[in-house]
Amino acid sequence: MKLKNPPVNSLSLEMLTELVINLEKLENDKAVRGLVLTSEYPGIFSAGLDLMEMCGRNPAHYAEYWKALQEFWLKLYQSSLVVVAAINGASPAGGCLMSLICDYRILADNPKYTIGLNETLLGIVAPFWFKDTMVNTIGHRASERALQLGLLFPPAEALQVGLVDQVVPEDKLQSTALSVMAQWLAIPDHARQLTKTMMRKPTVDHLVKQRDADIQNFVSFVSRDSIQKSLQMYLQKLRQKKS
Ligand SMILES: CCCCCCCCCC/C=C/CC(=O)SCCNC(=O)CCNC(=O)[C@H](O)C(C)(C)COP(=O)(O)OP(=O)(O)OC[C@H]1O[C@@H](n2cnc3c(N)ncnc32)[C@H](O)[C@@H]1OP(=O)(O)O
Repeated sequence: MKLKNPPVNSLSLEMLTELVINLEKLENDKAVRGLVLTSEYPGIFSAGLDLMEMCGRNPAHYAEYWKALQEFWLKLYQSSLVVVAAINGASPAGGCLMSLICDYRILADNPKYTIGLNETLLGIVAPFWFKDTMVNTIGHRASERALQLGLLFPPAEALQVGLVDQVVPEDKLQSTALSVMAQWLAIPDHARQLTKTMMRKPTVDHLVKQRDADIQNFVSFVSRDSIQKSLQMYLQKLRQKKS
């Protein structure tokens, strides 16, 4: 599956909705057992959540957006398919989250392709289920440091901390993803799927129990004037970068 939402594959409401629909289609297709997730645009895997969905909108929109993000996370994290992320570009914040909920992560070796949950750099806080997903991958201490500092890891460091499973030359990314997929598909589906469910259930239950409260938290947090100002300033900085 190639992510295709120009210019930076931000996770807009429309993109999240389409991702969920496409995942459902693939899961309902008995001929499909695995999925390689990559970007149509080498250089950018995903810029994460769409900042435009979080700026200058009304509370109902924020709630709808956050619910769609939760839905996407729940769908992909619990997917019965083997999901391999072939990360062919920068992967900050929600882009990193999307990779973390796959089963295996391969990052192309390019110093510009950084990955991490950098929310604190924007003056926002990674929600508990982002944090849980990261802790499940790299452990508590490394997550605490990465989250507080909003670290974006270049490939060698991402590998060292365990944020990705493999770093390969850019031209070997797709072939590596396919051979990893073959290895995972050699395992009987039912045993692998039940193991995945068992490993991920506590984290899923944590979000499911708190879903409505989490939406309310997001809406009241993002509606604050101070947060709106920070997000606007951040967007402006991104735009000015060019000039
Ligand atoms: C206790 C309280 C708990 C409350 C819980 C609630 C807390 C809320 C948590 C919310 C969680 C958020 C997670 C996120 O994902 S936030 C998004 C974070 N993303 C980023 O910081 C990435 C920003 N982008 C970049 O760094 C770069 O764009 C890039 C991805 C490295 C690509 O760089 P490149 O130079 O190629 O491209 P440009 O920077 O020039 O960008 C091109 C245009 O795209 C626009 N853009 C970029 N990123 C986004 C985005 N995330 N959303 C929307 N638009 C984006 C950029 O402005 C340019 O637009 P322009 O062409 O109009 O100038």
